[in-house]
Amino acid sequence: MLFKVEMKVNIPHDMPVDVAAGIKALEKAYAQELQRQGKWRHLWRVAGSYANVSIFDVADNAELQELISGLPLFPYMDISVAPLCRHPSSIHADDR
Ligand SMILES: O=C(O)CC1=CCC(=O)O1
Repeated sequence: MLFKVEMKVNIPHDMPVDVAAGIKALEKAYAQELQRQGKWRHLWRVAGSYANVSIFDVADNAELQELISGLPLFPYMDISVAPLCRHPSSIHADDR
């Protein structure tokens, strides 16, 4: 199942820089591993903001919840999720 996930990062201003850097490094490793597994299909920065738009390819809602709640930045993000399905005009056979 494909999901569009929007994440807006809100790191508290009083978080020490080294603590924030550590969480961001963990987030990067976590995100890159999920990309290698094919579960995090797209990761795009929203220009001009500390936010991203992502496409996840997971088995079901429960797996999406598990992966998203495991994000090291999860406590510091506003997240919105939308389920996707194939558009009838899409020419891409891998769109599901
Ligand atoms: O910087 C972000 O948009 C938050 C984030 C998600 C995956 C990652 O590496 O950073």
